[in-house]
Amino acid sequence: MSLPKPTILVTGGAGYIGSHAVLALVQTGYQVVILDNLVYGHRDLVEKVLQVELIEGDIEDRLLLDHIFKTRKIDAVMHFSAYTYVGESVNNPDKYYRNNVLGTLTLLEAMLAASINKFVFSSTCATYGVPKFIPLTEDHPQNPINPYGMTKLMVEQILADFDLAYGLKSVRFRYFNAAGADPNGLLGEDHNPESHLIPLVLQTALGKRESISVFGTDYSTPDGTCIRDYIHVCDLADAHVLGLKYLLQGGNSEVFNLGNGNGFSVKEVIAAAQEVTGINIPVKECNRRPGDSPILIGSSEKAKNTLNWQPKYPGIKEIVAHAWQWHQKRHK
Ligand SMILES: NC(=O)c1ccc[n+]([C@@H]2O[C@H](COP(=O)([O-])OP(=O)(O)OC[C@H]3O[C@@H](n4cnc5c(N)ncnc54)[C@H](O)[C@@H]3O)[C@@H](O)[C@H]2O)c1
Ligand SMILES: O=c1ccn([C@@H]2O[C@H](COP(=O)(O)OP(=O)(O)O[C@H]3O[C@H](CO)[C@H](O)[C@H](O)[C@H]3O)[C@@H](O)[C@H]2O)c(=O)[nH]1
Repeated sequence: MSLPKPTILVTGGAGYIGSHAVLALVQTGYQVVILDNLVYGHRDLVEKVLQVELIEGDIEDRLLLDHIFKTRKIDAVMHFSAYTYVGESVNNPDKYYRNNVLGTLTLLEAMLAASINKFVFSSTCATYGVPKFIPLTEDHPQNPINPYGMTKLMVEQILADFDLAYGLKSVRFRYFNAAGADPNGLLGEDHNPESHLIPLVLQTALGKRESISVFGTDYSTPDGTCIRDYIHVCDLADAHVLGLKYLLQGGNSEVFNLGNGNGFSVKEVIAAAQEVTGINIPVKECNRRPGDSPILIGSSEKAKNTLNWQPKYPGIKEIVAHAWQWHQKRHK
């Protein structure tokens, strides 16, 4: 007789990275329940593609959380829900501390009350701030330069303290820049408003925008534009499945970077998109955007060694090509 499959509550599972993780979980044989307030998530993708239970609700709703944990046997929680706009977090930090920190605390308290002690958390390389050395390793000092990054650092600290005090085991993933889309074209990035470089470049290629703005050309980088480490969203999803397995097998709390270890400047990303699409993409050079670090590149050796994680799509052109396939379909 086979054992019942573990059931995972995925908060933010109707969003970009969460939906790809849900697909990977389902394909690996887990049962999934999504909790998403649909402020930014997409009901159609959950219903048509993922076909798992969607509870429309908020992580700040303690009564709802208690009800979910009472009426279902949840084995672990994967927590993607958060507000994620760096620029907005500078202008409206209250919104970010409330949702990302208070919301997460409410979720963790409800988990503890229900004796659920396995948690996979979406943290970010934005917790490092301006790098003192490259590539960033997990022991690099964390000095976020925007409230968004600070909310994620605060949750990381809460998780460390909750492990010591209550035995809550967590895997904290510090992602670099998530990009790309499901290679089969089922899912992809559809933020509204969109603020991320690759989808904006592709929307420009599709003629939905007049030009792509380059935020800052005077950084101390070879071409003056910011450098980022782009990681395919399906490689992130695979890492989440491995991190979950690690916790379910009794692993201790750990923190892992998830990136490719390669940096691409804004101008290089635009050039890659021109090559992939075959379209000349108009560029507008603009001032720096507040809260941006000049360069973020991560070492993910720890995740590779501990979780046996191996990115399948490390090339920037492949990442952009998968995103392009999705954008052509979604925005035609
Ligand atoms: N996109 C990136 O490059 C990146 C990089 C590092 C870390 N992250 C983190 O990964 C996670 C997912 O990011 P994403 O790009 O998929 O964002 P997203 O906005 O597409 O997904 C977040 C989802 O959470 C939901 N949500 C927000 N607040 C909620 C609440 N209070 N209750 C219930 N649901 C709520 C939204 O409706 C949305 O579906 C976030 O925690 C983000 O901080 C993203
Ligand atoms: O229209 C645009 C959009 C972005 N950029 C630049 O492109 C780079 C990448 O910007 P994104 O907005 O795509 O990504 P971020 O690096 O700002 O943010 C991403 O990574 C962060 C960690 O650095 C956070 O985790 C955040 O959630 C996630 O969206 C930055 O230098 C940005 O200034 C432009 O030049 N023009």
